Amino acid sequence: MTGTQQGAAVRTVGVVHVYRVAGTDVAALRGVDLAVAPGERVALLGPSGSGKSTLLSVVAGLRRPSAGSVLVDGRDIARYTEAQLYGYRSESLGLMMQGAVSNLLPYASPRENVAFVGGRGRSRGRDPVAEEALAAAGLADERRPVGVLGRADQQATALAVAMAGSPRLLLVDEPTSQLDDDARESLLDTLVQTTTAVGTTLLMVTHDEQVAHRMQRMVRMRDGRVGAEGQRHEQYAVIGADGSVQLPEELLASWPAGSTVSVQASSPDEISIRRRLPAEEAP
Ligand SMILES: Nc1ncnc2c1ncn2[C@@H]1O[C@H](COP(=O)(O)OP(=O)(O)OP(=O)(O)O)[C@@H](O)[C@H]1O
Repeated sequence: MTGTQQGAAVRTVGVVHVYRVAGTDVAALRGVDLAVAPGERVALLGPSGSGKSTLLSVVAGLRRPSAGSVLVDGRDIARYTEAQLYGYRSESLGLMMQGAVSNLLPYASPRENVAFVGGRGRSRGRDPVAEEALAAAGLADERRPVGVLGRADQQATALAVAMAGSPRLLLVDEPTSQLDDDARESLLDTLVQTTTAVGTTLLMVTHDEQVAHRMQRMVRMRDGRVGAEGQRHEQYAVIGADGSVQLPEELLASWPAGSTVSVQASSPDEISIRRRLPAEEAP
């Protein structure tokens, strides 16, 4: 495999998504601003319900955002027609969403799955990237149908299918859930190796900090927004388009919503935030 192509550049600007369920609105995304460079590997972390999967499906063109732009290589896929979205998904995108295994053909071998399901419509014959992913997982000569294989082999097959045709952007949702430690590391090795070789941009949703550490950057979502980002132990809060900054998670209980604070700028690069205690409030 060689890194012959460039990954996609992804940029979301003020992305809002509202689900309407039985007359009730649920705002899953409340203004997501995120930029991912070509070939970058980014983990999306955050508590359950923070909007990670919704963001991934919006970038995949599977859901249209209620507002905002989703720029892939500078083109706003939120404004695409259905035909353009189909072209985007089949030409540029690799998807390994939750339940990806259920999209495999259970009666076909891993390689047959790559041939039938993968390929982005343009690969003919054996796909070198998918072959490499199968080989890395020890599945190159596996003749048994996917349906009888273990979870780790099924996930590895789903990854090979997603990488077939060398996608410029790979979107992955919780790829290592239900895997033991060895299987998890092996899948991540394959994921990093194949995306690096191809130059694919990778956006991965995970709950698992250990898994996130295998990416180059970690982006933390909270309450439908990007709250913080960084690498490993270095985390930076991200200022929203409206100037808001999310508190560190551990302060949330002692600084509840509605608390009032004094914000003092001690220099252009430094501010201090002090909570106003109940005793200081006017009677
Ligand atoms: N299909 C849907 N219909 C209605 N509401 C939804 C739907 N999918 C998600 N939601 C709601 O949108 C919000 C964000 O959900 P989402 O699944 O994107 O979060 P998440 O961070 O991926 O959570 P998890 O880690 O549990 O998968 C939640 O309040 C969720 O209940």
